[in-house]
Amino acid sequence: MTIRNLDDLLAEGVSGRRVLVRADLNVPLDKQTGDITDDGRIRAVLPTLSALVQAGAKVVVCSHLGRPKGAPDPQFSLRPVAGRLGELLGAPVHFAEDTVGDSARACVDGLADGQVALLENLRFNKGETSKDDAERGAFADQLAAFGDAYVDDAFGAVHRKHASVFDVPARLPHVAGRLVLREVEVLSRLTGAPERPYVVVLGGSKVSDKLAVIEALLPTVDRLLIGGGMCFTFLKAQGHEVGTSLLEEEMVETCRNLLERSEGKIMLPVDVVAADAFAPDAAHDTVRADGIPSHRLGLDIGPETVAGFAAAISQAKTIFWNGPMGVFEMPAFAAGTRGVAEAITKTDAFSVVGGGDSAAAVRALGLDESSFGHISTGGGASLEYLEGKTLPGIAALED
Ligand SMILES: Nc1ncnc2c1ncn2[C@@H]1O[C@H](COP(=O)(O)OP(=O)(O)O)[C@@H](O)[C@H]1O
Ligand SMILES: O=C(OP(=O)(O)O)[C@H](O)COP(=O)(O)O
Repeated sequence: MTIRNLDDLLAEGVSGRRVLVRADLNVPLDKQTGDITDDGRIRAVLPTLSALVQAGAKVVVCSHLGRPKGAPDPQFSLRPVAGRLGELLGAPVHFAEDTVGDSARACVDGLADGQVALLENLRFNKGETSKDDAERGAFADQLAAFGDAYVDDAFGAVHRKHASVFDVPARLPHVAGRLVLREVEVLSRLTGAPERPYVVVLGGSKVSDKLAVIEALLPTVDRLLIGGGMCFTFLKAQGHEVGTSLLEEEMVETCRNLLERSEGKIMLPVDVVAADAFAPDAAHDTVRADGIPSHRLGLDIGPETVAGFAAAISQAKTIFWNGPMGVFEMPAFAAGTRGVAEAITKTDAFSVVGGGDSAAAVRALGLDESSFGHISTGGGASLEYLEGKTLPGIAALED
């Protein structure tokens, strides 16, 4: 099995050809203003886009943003992203107000060599995420009509069996973009023979997404540190009350099972910052992890936990971190994420940070990105890669 990459496509010559690029421009937006709060994912795709522009391709970029339900929804429009992408590329980006309709066709047809268009959110169309092969295929036909070749540079979405990721490459000559190639190269260092101790730190809010990963990683890792929104389902499994914290009740049994089989590798918080409400100015205190008051919710790991996690991290030779330790977007609940991130930067271990929000946290907290070995643009994608799963978007690129 081989995967061709962007250099192979460039060597064939792309001048005047329409190149459809699947990017992951799913950037965080400010809930009030709609402004882009972190443009890391836009920057990450620039090497691929710039190379195509310089080679004179007509570049048609497509992406999802958030999780709209298969119909247009203005709060998930990619329009602001087109503006930012244009600034970063130093040339205007033509924005199509639909994904495959009249506006999109006119936009693509109007491109001169070396120009870039961005289509509206792929997920405004049911066919993008449909489980029905025919429905996805019909949408993929429409998308594929906009390209003479296809580049997948959406590492953050390669674990999704979606039309733009899985079905379009079956319809066009296809290659991996620079970002996808680099991500896979780096992550393969963790699946081979990682230098030990190998410490994995997990947090964030997508609890059920990450439980399968824990299961898969347990035999491989030396230590698994769990914080963020997901720790409460584990604390509950240990028999503790968690107040109104994020909880996936139906996963408690699975967590109990994992804890029983973990041979002591799993470290959970011993203290948490518990607040009255999910709000930046909510009253809050540090409480024992087994003593969260019933009316409060845990929004960060506590200082004793940070110290324990930092001690485990300091021993590591290889580190993978996915998911913030708390609601780092609110300064009152950012200390846990900062503490863990700083502990990682102080080691000489090979460290990989995975996940849109984790990468955003590193930047938002003003940490030096170069102190990490690699900052991945994909959270779920990097986790599924480490799990050893077949990733639909990668499989679709193989010849
Ligand atoms: N204790 C918590 N309660 C609720 N949400 C949390 C908690 N800790 C972290 N989060 C939230 O988790 C989100 C990131 O989760 P996730 O998407 O799983 O991470 P990533 O994108 O890095 O994979 C952040 O927006 C953060 O505010
Ligand atoms: O943000 C993303 O994933 P991540 O939060 O796991 O890094 C990707 O854009 C995929 O989005 P999705 O999880 O809605 O398919």
